Order: sequence, then C-alpha cells, then structure tokens
Amino acid sequence: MTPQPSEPDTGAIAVELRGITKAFPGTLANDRVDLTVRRGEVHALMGENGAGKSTLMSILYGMLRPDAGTVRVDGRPVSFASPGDAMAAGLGMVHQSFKLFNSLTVAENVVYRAEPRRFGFVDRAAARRRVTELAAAHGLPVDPDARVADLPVGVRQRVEILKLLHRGARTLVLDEPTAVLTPAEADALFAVLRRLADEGHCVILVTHKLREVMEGCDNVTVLRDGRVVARLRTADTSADAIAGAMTGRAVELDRVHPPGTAGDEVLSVSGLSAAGVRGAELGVRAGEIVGIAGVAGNGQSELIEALAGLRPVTAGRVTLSGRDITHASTARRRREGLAHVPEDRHAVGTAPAASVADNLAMGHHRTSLSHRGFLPPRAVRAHARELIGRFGVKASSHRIAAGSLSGGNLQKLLIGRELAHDAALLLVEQPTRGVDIGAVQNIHDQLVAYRDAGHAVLMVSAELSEIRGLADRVLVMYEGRIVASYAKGEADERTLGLAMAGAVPVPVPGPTPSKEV
Ligand SMILES: Nc1ncnc2c1ncn2[C@@H]1O[C@H](COP(=O)(O)OP(=O)(O)OP(=O)(O)O)[C@@H](O)[C@H]1O
Repeated sequence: MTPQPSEPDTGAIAVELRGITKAFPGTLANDRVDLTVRRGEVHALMGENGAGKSTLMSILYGMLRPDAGTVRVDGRPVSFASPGDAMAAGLGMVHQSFKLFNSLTVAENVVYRAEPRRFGFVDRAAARRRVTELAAAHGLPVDPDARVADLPVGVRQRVEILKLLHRGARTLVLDEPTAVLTPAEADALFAVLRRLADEGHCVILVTHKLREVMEGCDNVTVLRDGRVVARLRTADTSADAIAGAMTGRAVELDRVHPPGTAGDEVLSVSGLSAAGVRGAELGVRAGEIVGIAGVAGNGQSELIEALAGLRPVTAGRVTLSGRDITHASTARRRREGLAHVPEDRHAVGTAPAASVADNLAMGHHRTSLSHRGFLPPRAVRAHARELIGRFGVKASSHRIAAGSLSGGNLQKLLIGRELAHDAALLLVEQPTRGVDIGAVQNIHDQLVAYRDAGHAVLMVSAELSEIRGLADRVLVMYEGRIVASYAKGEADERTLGLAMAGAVPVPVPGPTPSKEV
C-alpha cells in the first residue's frame, strides 16, 4: 500500500464504500476495498484488467451484492437490490455500450420511463423543454428532436448523461467513457464533468488512460488484485507513479516502435465499395502495419467487415496474396490466410459460455494444433496455457467460462488466439480497447513481433498514440472514404485529428483517395 494523502479535502462525502469484499469461484475480486468520493470531485478508479473495478462499481450500482462491507450514499447506509434502487438514491451509470433507443429522438430517450405527464398523458412539449433546460444548465448541447441513430458517438454520450441528470443523479459513474471518443470529444466530455463537479455532483471514472486521469481527475484510487494499493491526488503525483502502483513495475508509456521492413504486397484493395465504404484503395505489405485512424462511424469497421467477408462488397476488388477474395466466404478467407480480431469481442469474437481453452482453440481445426481435423484435449490445454502465459490473461484456470473473464482479459485472449494463426494478414480492430497499460505494451510488442516475422497487419484504432506508435503507414477515413495517407512520423496528433474531422491539411500523399462509386 502506498501511503498517500487521500481524499480531497472539501465537499461532503457522496459515496463511501467500506471493507467491500466479493468472491467469485477461484477469485477474490474485491478484498476489503475502501473508497470515498466527495461532492465536487472527479475521481478515477484505475487498475489492471481483472483488478476488480467493474465488480466494485457493480456493487455500488446495485447489480451485485457484496459478501461483506458497507455502502453509504450521502451519509446514509444503503443496500441496493437493483440499479433502480441505486438510481432512486441519486446514482447514475454511463455504461460502455450506451443504452439508448436509436429510433427515438433525444428528448424521448432522455425522459424514457420518467416522462413528464399532463392529464395522464406523456407531455411531449414539456419533455422537449426539460431537455433543452437541462442541456443549457449543464453545458451539454443537444437537439431534442434529433434521432439518436443520426448522432455521433460523443453526442450520444451527452444524451446518456442528460438521461441520468433528468432522473436526479448526483453521483455519476462512467465506465471507460472516452474509449470511443476523438481527442476533441474527450476534451469536451471532461469540460462537462468538471462543470458537473463544480455544481456539486461527483463523478467516478473507470479508465485505463493515464493522461486523462492526470489532466481531468482530482484523485485516483488504484486497485491491484482486488485491493486498494494507492490513493493519490493527481496534483501531487505523476503518470509514472500511477502506472507503477497499478502494475508494481516501471512501464514505458506511449512508446514509438521502429518501422518494419516491408516485403511483397499481401492485401490489395482497389475501388472497394460496400455499405458505409466508398471506393477504398489500399495495400498492405508483408512486414508492415497499416493503421486506419478515424472518428468512430466513418467506415473503418465497415471496411474491415467487407475485407473479412462479413459485409457484401458492391464494387471493386480485393486480393490476398494475389488471389481474388472479393466475394469469398469467411471460411475461404481464413484458409487463404486471413485472421480477424473484431471490434465487438462479445458479439462475434468469443463464445462466452465455452471455456477459455476452447475459445483459444476456435478456428484451429486446420492448424498444427489439430490432428486429422480433431483437436486433442491435451494439445488444446497446452495451447491455452501457453497463450494465457504469453498474453498475461488473468484467469484462475483455462477451464473457466470465457464470459467470466474481465473485459480486458477477454481482449487479450482474442488477440492471442488470432496471432497464433500464423496468417498472412491480420485484420485487427481496437487492439487494446479496455486493456490496461501493462497489457497494452505487451500487445503492442506482440503485434510488432508478428509484423517482423513477415505478417501483414491492417489495424483500426481510435487511439492516436497507438496508431502513431505502431503503424508504418497511417490512413485516415472520413465519411466512408480514405482521405489521407501518411508515412510513420509524418503526421502529428493535430494533423491526424484534422484529417479525421474531414479537414485534410495538405494534399494527400501516398495511395490516392479514390473516385466516388
Ligand atoms: N461473474 C463472474 N464470475 C466469475 N468471475 C468473475 C465474474 N465477474 C468477475 N470475475 C472475476 O473477478 C475479477 C475482477 O473482475 P472485474 O471485471 O471486476 O475486473 P476489472 O478491474 O473491471 O477488469 P477490466 O479492466 O478488464 O474491465 C477477475 O478475475 C474476473 O475474472
């Protein structure tokens, strides 16, 4: 335990957790955890994957019952049986995947199930007024009549926050809120959070990003293996010190890897169009990592899906190692040497009910792991142990269900599985989303080693530091098109940020953005 001055000094205590303990089979997820957060404070909760952050927040929000310990909100002892109870006590949570109805308007979403009524009927005009007032009062501009489906991610997040404020939330818990935001959107979010804190709310932020903790939070509580190992005031500490507390060792932050030596072209894409993608031209060579930057929703995922065979191609041509795979099935693509780490690891990446070992063996029926098309259990177990060790997956055993792993550990598992395929081309989306800083470094090292072994990698990432640190070439997508291409080191974050916003500052070098199809 690092002895440090802890809580901020002013403001009434909003949330007080004392001695929270929660065990799952084989894991002590929270071990006598204390956490105090005051009004007026933005408090970060940090820790490596599996350290127990989500468990603690689920207990605070009434989604899990602790085995021991007490929770007080505004000084009163509480025992929440559901999130509804937590909300009634003034708590609100913004989850990573938003809980909005895309087909409804902003106002309809904000007041959903808490609608203003007149003579028993929903008062739509009052709902719109309420949203406009809340938005103005807290600096969260939104158009109450816009349909959520048409809004960028940053604005959807604002809608989530407004929804909580409408229900009277005074303590907001946000789970990795900037994972899907651009740097500008993240700055705007932190301005909102600061304003809310100044108005007397309190904010608890679960995050892996040290920079935003140092810049936007007052205090940080660090968990390791279920225990509090540090309580620090950001004004009195450094990013290195927090990283050290989390991992127990020194971590080199934001490393830029030397470029690779590119060989023959492995992936060649010309004039590719699909729903959401317009005339993409690109190539990826062996021994090369090509990074695609862009604001979420500008066609990056759609491009990867089209290349992975998950989205019909409407025009253009794709070849892999010289063979046409434009309309090939996913199975054939895999046989031709394509591996894929999807963005949505829960929906398409893993089978949550199956064991960790079985998840790691998936797709290996034709590799050296298989014996005449079967997967011998002993080989599956050995394979699992090797990958669990290599990628530092925190799992009590390879037998447990993949669905019981923490989010970051599931991600490590998925990357480990796909890299083990020895494919010619790896398509990887958000390789380190939700992954702690030590594991980010490990995954980056593994991707670079994979590249240096002669594989081609096409990576989509919302993290500009990741793109700049790893990619030998950077492409930027905007509104379904590739609008810019830069060699490693050629574009700083500002330049990339501008290109991502559709303002390409210089004529595009490298592969030309293509004609509209
Ligand atoms: N429902 C469950 N069943 C069994 N084990 C669980 C369950 N939920 C969590 N765990 C285990 O408890 C530990 C803490 O998990 P938790 O999700 O709280 O970590 P975390 O700090 O939020 O991690 P991440 O940063 O990856 O989200 C992990 O070892 C995890 O595997």
